[in-house]
Amino acid sequence: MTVSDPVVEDVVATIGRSATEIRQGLIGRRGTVDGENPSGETQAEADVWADELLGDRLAGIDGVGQYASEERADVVDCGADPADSDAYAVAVDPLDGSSNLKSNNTMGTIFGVYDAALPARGETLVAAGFVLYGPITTMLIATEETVTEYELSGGERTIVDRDVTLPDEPVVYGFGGRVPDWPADFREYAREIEDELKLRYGGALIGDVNQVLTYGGTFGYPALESRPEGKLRLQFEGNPIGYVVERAGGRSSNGDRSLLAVEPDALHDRTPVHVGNDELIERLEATLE
Ligand SMILES: O=P(O)(O)OC[C@H]1O[C@](O)(COP(=O)(O)O)[C@@H](O)[C@@H]1O
Ligand SMILES: [Mg+2]
Ligand SMILES: [Mg+2]
Repeated sequence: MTVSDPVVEDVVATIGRSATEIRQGLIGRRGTVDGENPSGETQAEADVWADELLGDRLAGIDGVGQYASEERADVVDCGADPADSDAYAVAVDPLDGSSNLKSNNTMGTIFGVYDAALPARGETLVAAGFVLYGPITTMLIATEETVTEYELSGGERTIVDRDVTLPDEPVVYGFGGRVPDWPADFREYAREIEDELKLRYGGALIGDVNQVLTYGGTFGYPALESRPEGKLRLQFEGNPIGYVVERAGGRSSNGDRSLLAVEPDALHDRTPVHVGNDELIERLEATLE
């Protein structure tokens, strides 16, 4: 990774150190709380706890002007103005795929460092990435220059891949939502993909996208008949994941254009999310036209 900016380096180092603690703190926090998050979803005890932990740590960094999370309604102002050249806004999905806590399956933490006040276009990201709580805790950090994969242990980051690149030959796919709820044009595209690739769907965006980054292929959570705006959140999920996949040599799309080009209306906006090899995303956009 070449994050030359000390604030961005501090943000990613803080998330890396916190991740070991978050993973450990999942024990005993697999239940749900009474409240709902701003997207109207049931919150796990661990969602609320991880958000508080990350909020406390990230908001305390000099140069972090805003902290925002999938789990809180409003942006937290932390002093600096993200419009200033040396200040940033950090948006996180503290636990992505937290419904997998119940079945003890993969989950993650997603982050995006925006050089703009939130909500912002993904084109203003200067770094983004995720921690994956798999059998091994790994962290992917994408910057303008490259995507680097680390293993995390005891708060230390060890590089395992200096240049994460999407393999040329697609192998796996995963699509969210129920098939009868998919619009007819997406169903047509999905039928083709099912014939060509192998299904891998684990119910956590991070785990599913990491399979695509590892083997090549595509992940999609499409617009649904019942929810044309899709399920995933642009600021906390779509933009950071789109940034990672694009920097790794692939493409992202909301069905029409790069996720990074989507203009947000509100902090918790949802969006259809598609990422993967160029050719597959091009075909998707052509089918949905
Ligand atoms: O349960 P479904 O409909 O397959 O949805 C799975 C999707 O929802 C999510 O769990 C939503 O993220 P959160 O757990 O952060 O709310 C994604 O990680 C995943 O891709
Ligand atoms: Mg999520
Ligand atoms: Mg979440």
